[in-house]
Amino acid sequence: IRKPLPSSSRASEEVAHAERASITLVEQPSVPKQFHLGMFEIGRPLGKGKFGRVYLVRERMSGFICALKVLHKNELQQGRVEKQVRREIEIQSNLRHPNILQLFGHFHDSKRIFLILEFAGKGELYKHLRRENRFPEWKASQYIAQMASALKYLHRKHVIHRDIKPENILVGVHGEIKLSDFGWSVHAPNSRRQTMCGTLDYLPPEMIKPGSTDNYYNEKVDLWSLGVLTYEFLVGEAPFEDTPVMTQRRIAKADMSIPSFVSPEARDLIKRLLVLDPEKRIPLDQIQTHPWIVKHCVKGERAANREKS
Ligand SMILES: CCc1cccc(CC)c1NC(=O)n1cc2c(c1)/C(=N\C(=O)c1ccc(N3CCN(C)CC3)cc1)N=N2
Repeated sequence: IRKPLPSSSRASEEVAHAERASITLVEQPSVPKQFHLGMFEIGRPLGKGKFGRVYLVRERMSGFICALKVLHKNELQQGRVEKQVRREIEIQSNLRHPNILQLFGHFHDSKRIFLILEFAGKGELYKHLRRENRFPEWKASQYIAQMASALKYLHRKHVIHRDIKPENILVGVHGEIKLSDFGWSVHAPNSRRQTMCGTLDYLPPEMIKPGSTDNYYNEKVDLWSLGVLTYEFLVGEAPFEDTPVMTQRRIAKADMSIPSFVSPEARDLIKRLLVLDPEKRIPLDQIQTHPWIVKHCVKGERAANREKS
């Protein structure tokens, strides 16, 4: 690369510059909608997942900084997840929300599929959670408020995320939540066909019931996962964490205990989300006005100062 890509310290002014430039990348009609690899200067690897790697890149014309996710077609075929990737692209490219990682475009060559994604400057939320062990109530509450806002937007479009967990959440350069990885998202209502792999911790009871095909479920599954996420932010581990068999049993009975250090307001919200009957879970509108959310949601510099403290 001619000029080294910015280190994380200079990344912020690069991001600021690029945010101005971002109009040229995706908004102006003059910019070609079709992208190709030569348009990007490839920077450092940002992370890797089961099916792909992601790199910090700069679009040459506009200087726009973004993240390029590279998926290998043969790996997707082996993992039988091509359909999910197509759905991820179709769903995520139509979403615009400050707490949802934006997909600007995609392209492919003979061997690989490339996703041009928004760059989340502070990385993976689960690494922050592991490092801090658990989040203070004000931080957990602000993250859950942002998640509720993202879910409200998704559900209005009848999109269910279905895979909400710390590993699928990134943090933007200003500390805001960026929900990502729509590989499991679908349009509601739905009954799952593809087998699940990975942790059961976040699955709601209606998705782990033995596979009677008519066990349709709807977007309320994301409310259950939001409850698990709230618990994990405050306690540092998932509420039903156990052996796989025990986890399933405990989920099916909503069998969990909330430690005494969790405030009564937070306990109340968790209990209203981790309800077996999907229809009885607290709706998203009421989450945004829940005392635990309202109590901690401060706008402006007070929140920013608190971030620095
Ligand atoms: C291919 C990787 C993958 C597989 C599966 C699911 C997901 C979504 C989470 C992903 N990631 C993905 O799609 N990603 C899309 C992305 C993206 C990942 C990303 N940023 C980072 O990964 C990142 C990591 C560390 C970082 N630093 C860590 C050290 N700090 C001191 C400074 C900041 C800063 C940014 N921006 N858009």
